[in-house]
Amino acid sequence: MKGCITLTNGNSFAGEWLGDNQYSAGEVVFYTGMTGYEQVLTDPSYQGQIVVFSYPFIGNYGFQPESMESAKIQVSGVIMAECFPFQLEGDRHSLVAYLNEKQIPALTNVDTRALIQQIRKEGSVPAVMHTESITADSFQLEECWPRTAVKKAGTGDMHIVLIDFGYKKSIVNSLVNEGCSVTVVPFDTEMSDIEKLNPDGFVFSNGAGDPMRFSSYFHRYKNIATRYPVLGICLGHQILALAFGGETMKLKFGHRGANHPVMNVKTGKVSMSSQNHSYVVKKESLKSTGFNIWFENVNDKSVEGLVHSQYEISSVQFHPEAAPGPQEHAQIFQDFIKTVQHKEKVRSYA
Ligand SMILES: NC(=O)CC[C@H](N)C(=O)O
Repeated sequence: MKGCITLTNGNSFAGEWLGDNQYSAGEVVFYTGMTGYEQVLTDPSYQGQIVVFSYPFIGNYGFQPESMESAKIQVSGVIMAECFPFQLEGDRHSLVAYLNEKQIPALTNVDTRALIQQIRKEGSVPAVMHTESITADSFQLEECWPRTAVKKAGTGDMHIVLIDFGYKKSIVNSLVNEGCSVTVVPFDTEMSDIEKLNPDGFVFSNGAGDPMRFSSYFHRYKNIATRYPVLGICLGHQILALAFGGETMKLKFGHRGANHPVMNVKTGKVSMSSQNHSYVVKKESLKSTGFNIWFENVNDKSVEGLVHSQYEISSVQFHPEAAPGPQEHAQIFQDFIKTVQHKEKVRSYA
């Protein structure tokens, strides 16, 4: 069956439709990593987005549930240049079969290069995916709110509370691997309930959408961050900056890939990071927040990490848990745990 993706400017890109579900809407974004499609498709930060893979061949190692970053596929749709068409040996699911089972539409044989050039020119815009029989209607993008129940993992002595804005499983795994016990709590958990958990430190998770939509909770998050050691990751990093009076803005087409270079501004050391975000903290808004820049993006000089001058807060715009991508920032978790243990900043990077 033929199908296409139509952007809000009216431009369409045709392809071969995969799946029974014949319509989907979302913000169209592109991912530049060569591998990692299982993690990308299940990362809750991609909720409500249609992901275009720039790597031209997707699905060749199947779809393994143990690689999932959450319990389900989070994207609204998938666009590929070429999709591996066969069933794989053993218990490896085929990507196409898995997407179809979960009712996530996909398009293959799309000129992804032209589509990505269009996104780079016009920015990440809303789009619809539809088959020949269903035309692109006007539509409203749905706002999705993270909704998890309290969850526990690990048995370590150090108790970390993960504030959940749509967390990736690998963040919990990274903390557990560093010897922590982790309690995941919903983003709107009352302070009194959080305190009952007797936390040693907090991690503010990644998540979908504009960080400003959590503004009614900023006072609570600031209260936490002035009293406990905190590590913010991606959306969590943006929220910490906002809670202390900083500002964020949306990039034209965001950073999504596995080889984004970031520089530690103190040491000048450049490292490769895994990224998935549209928003960034505005440098000039940091003046009276008490935050100093820790990392900067090598390509566009945007803010990639912050440390607070007074409180035990550090945060990164990129993903130290990687998944997918380079694992050279595992040290960030180790330093955070040491900070929690010693109740003072430990940062072997700076
Ligand atoms: N991975 C994330 O946490 C993404 C943060 C935010 N939704 C953004 O797009 O910038």
